[in-house]
Amino acid sequence: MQTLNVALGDRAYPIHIGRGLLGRADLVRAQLKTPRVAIVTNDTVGPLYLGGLRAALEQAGVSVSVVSLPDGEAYKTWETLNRIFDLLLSERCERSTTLIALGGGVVGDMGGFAAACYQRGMPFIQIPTTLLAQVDSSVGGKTAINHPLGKNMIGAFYQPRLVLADIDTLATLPERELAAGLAEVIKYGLIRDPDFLAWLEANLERLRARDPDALMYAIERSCRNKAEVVAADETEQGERALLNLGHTFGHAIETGLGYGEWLHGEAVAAGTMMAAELSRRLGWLAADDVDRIEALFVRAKLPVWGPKLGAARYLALMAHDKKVEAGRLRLVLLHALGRARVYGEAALSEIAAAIEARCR
Ligand SMILES: NC(=O)c1ccc[n+]([C@@H]2O[C@H](COP(=O)([O-])OP(=O)(O)OC[C@H]3O[C@@H](n4cnc5c(N)ncnc54)[C@H](O)[C@@H]3O)[C@@H](O)[C@H]2O)c1
Ligand SMILES: O=C(O)C(=O)C[C@@H](O)[C@H](O)[C@H](O)COP(=O)(O)O
Ligand SMILES: [Zn+2]
Repeated sequence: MQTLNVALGDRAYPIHIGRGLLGRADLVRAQLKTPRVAIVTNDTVGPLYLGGLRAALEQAGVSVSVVSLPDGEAYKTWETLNRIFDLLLSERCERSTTLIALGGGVVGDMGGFAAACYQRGMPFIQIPTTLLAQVDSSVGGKTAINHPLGKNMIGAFYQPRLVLADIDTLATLPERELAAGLAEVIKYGLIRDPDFLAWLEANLERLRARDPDALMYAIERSCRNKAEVVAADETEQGERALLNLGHTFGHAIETGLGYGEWLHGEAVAAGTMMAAELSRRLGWLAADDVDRIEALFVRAKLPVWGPKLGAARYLALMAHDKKVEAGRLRLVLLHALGRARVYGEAALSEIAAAIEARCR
């Protein structure tokens, strides 16, 4: 097991990454205020992993309540969120009860938001079971639900007390979901870690084959990158926005197509190609750099072209982006491979041209 720390003062928390961690009730127990948890999972992950976690916790003297949500991005809504509150209230969960999110990023984002709201805040633990959730969504405290007009529009910053990433759970993850997780892994290389980018170029097939050593290394290095950024800028006043590479375009794809048709990681990959194309048009990236990013995404089995929604529709959707200031789009672009910046001066016509150039 490897342990990292998210250095947030008196709200600092550990990220444990390793094998067999779902059975390590001691790690969870150590973080509980009272021996009582409410587990939020979904109808796919529950049948796979809830039994083992629940048995280990109960054996450690922890009483467990459970709610299983319908599976999918389309259910990241108010209605589904209410099902968590229904459980918490009907089971008389207290402010000291700990909410555990067991699942991918959808369960984690909704579970975290419920924890932030219930009785104005209850302790929260992330047990991520997708690659994407293990490298990104379980760390850093962004929690949210979607709105038909925009992705993650209603939410809160609310940090977990513990992240427990058991890489054994990745054995059952569908190929397409593994690829979606790789999009966020590659993101860290592109925005701030060129050595990791080179490692990914050399080891991508090992990750696709789920080599445990390669997965451990990539998850640990991704979490290290994310923990550093979050510790420096918890609420995205500056540097944290770089974690949004590809997301302004990508969220437009997800919202424009109706949540769930494209996976989040797929939309981020196509969106990153749009950001790279715009960076090339601004003279920051060479055509070879753009080709290098594209080649890595192709090897990861990720889309490198966006859907043809029309640039006007993309721009209308992108106007809801959370980084917009005084009505102006601020995009995360690449100055070089491994170096990102936020840029608010691109002309709309130039952004539109980059979008059109990357749609098929
Ligand atoms: N909070 C953040 O910082 C942050 C970061 C990145 C993404 N996100 C959000 O995370 C969500 C995407 O997360 P995701 O990619 O994990 O999607 P997801 O939560 O929908 O999970 C993907 C699919 O895999 C299934 N699944 C989960 N674990 C499994 C396992 N071990 N074996 C088999 N199937 C399993 C799920 O039931 C689901 O069908 C999006 O809503 C995105 O906006 C949030
Ligand atoms: O943690 C962050 O900060 C991120 O931006 C990580 C992203 O991968 C993630 O998809 C996040 O939810 C997007 O944030 P949003 O603020 O644009 O909704
Ligand atoms: Zn993301």
